[in-house]
Amino acid sequence: MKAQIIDGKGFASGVRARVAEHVGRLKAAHGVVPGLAVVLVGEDPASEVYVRNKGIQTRKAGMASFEHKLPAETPQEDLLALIGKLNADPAVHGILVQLPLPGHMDAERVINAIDPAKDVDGFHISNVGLLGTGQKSMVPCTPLGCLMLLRDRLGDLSGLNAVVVGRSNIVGKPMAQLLLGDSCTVTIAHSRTKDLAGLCRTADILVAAVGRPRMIRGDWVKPGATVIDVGINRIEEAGRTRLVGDVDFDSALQVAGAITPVPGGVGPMTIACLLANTLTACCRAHGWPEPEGLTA
Ligand SMILES: NC(=O)C1=CN([C@@H]2O[C@H](COP(=O)(O)OP(=O)(O)OC[C@H]3O[C@@H](n4cnc5c(N)ncnc54)[C@H](OP(=O)(O)O)[C@@H]3O)[C@@H](O)[C@H]2O)C=CC1
Ligand SMILES: Nc1nc(=O)c2c([nH]1)NC[C@@H]1CN(c3ccc(C(=O)N[C@@H](CCC(=O)O)C(=O)O)cc3)C=[N+]21
Repeated sequence: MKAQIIDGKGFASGVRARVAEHVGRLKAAHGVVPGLAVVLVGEDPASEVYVRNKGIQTRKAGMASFEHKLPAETPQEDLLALIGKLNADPAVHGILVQLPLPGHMDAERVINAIDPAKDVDGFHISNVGLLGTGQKSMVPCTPLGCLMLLRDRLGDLSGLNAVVVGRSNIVGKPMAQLLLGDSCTVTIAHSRTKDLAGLCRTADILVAAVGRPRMIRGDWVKPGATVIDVGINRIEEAGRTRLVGDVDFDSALQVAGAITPVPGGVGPMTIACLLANTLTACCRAHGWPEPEGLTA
């Protein structure tokens, strides 16, 4: 039987609608508008598209969007000064510095300069530590979006075998922490893992965050498994550019129980969760109740 295709795009639009509704209530009750600042350094065309989409969706949700574009050669001190200003600005509840940063910058130093309470990416060392110890934190958007899709499909995740392929700080590691928090038995795989195919076949939940087009094939997938494809790879095929995931969708579709497509899967959830995190940050800043179902 063919797998169910998980409609990340549709689910994300539901999340955005819930965010917009909550934002409307904050405005009516308190006159406060949640604000998200996005900082882009340099002129990577793909990043510019993402940043523009983030701005559009932020405004559509009724929130304020502040976009800061800096030239690639901006000194790190200037970026740190901007972050300092955004940290101190009460109209800004969330700050996102688009990654990757130009080579002359120290990304860790820059990210750790963001006020952890405004770190809507969840990349600040304080948020990483809070997540790792099961305390309330800002949760990275992409893993949070994956968790929402998994809970929606599977309900209780406890006891399930989860394999996360990829160990980056922005996807793989926080994804593994969230799955552990939901009581999965978690294995993190990476480029040195032995018999990756065999390991993947043990997974009830298989999350692919590798950055290699179609690497994970149908015969690596346990029949009935839920497959979450985080990969966003631009490839040339039949003379045009297209977007494919880290999973070979066509063959995995024949084996899995459910699978996210690329595009239209995890990507839209990432932006929806960014809006949700901005709303959560705004509520926490004011000591108001947090939106339900929009946090980990
Ligand atoms: N949908 C979304 O919103 C987002 C999508 N992405 C996409 O997700 C993918 C992963 O991103 P990111 O985590 O930043 O990537 P990184 O390049 O930071 O990490 C990739 C990970 O994959 C592992 N890996 C690489 N090759 C292999 C292999 N042959 N076998 C097993 N493991 C391998 C690496 O292992 P090792 O550590 O050993 O080198 C590394 O841990 C990319 O396609 C990216 O575009 C990223 C962010 C958001
Ligand atoms: N500080 C920081 N935080 C990030 O969250 C961050 C980042 N830097 N740098 C780059 C990656 C990548 N990323 C994506 C977001 C949305 C889609 C998305 O919406 N994708 C659509 C397709 C978009 C298209 O067609 O190009 C989809 O999958 O359907 C993809 C990728 C966030 N990232």
